[in-house]
Amino acid sequence: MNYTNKLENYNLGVSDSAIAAIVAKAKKNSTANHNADVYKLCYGCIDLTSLNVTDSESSIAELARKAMDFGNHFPDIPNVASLCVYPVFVETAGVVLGDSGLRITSVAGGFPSSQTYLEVKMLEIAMAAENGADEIDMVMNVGQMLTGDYELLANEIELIGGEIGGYIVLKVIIESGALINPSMVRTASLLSMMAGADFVKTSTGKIPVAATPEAAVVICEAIRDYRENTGRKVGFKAAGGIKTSEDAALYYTIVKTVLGEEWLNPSLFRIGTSSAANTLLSSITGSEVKYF
Ligand SMILES: O=C[C@H](O)COP(=O)(O)O
Repeated sequence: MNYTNKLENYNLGVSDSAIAAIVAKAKKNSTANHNADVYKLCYGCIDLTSLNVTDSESSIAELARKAMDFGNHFPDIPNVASLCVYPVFVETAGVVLGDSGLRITSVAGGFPSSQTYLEVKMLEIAMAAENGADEIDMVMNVGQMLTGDYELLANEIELIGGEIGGYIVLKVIIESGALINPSMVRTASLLSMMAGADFVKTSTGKIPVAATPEAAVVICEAIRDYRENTGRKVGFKAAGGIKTSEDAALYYTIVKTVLGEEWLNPSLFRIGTSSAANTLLSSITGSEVKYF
């Protein structure tokens, strides 16, 4: 497929001042969303993330047990959308979660750099899927994005999507903090969607610049325009450095502003975070919660 030609269906320019205006408006409007209803919705959209060098079978099993038992402690709050773990822990999480309905996300394909052989990426992703991952978070080849090798990077996403497609959700991480300008963030988002991404995800959380409101606006606008052109709805995942309930409410507000209410559910909106779950629970309940 010729991705460079397909990009010609889109204006790739991004106005910095227009983005800044939308971010400023969202920041202003998000204060009205600092309430328990919004925080509950955000909580239900969380990919509860543990991607640490210290993770072990016992620590991931314990995290999964707590997520499983969540409803007994917080019956009025929707559970998180998924647990997000390294591929080697997918089976461990699956043994605990069973058929509870809690989904398993696996970062895979040479996460977080994506700098390995295509064969290794394919094998790792296939193994994660075989071991029970419901969703795969893969990093696009950022080096190829920066050098303009769009066909190579999009073909890789297409190939991986083809391997797992149909029943596994594919999230493509564009690592927006490594892209040099908003136009590149838009182009990377469009290429990911054209190549088959079910979600565009901002960041790995493993480089200094993670999710930003500006990148979120650019990605959401690309998702909106792609939907207008193709009719296909692609989800948005903000991830990396999201720590507070106010951060979550701001991403909620950006999605609502740019994409509308219909995106505000776990099938189209996710918050990837290793630290905001307790904070959101504290904001919802009104007292300090240290559940995870
Ligand atoms: O994919 C999710 C991110 O790795 C989470 O980043 P975080 O640890 O900064 O919350």
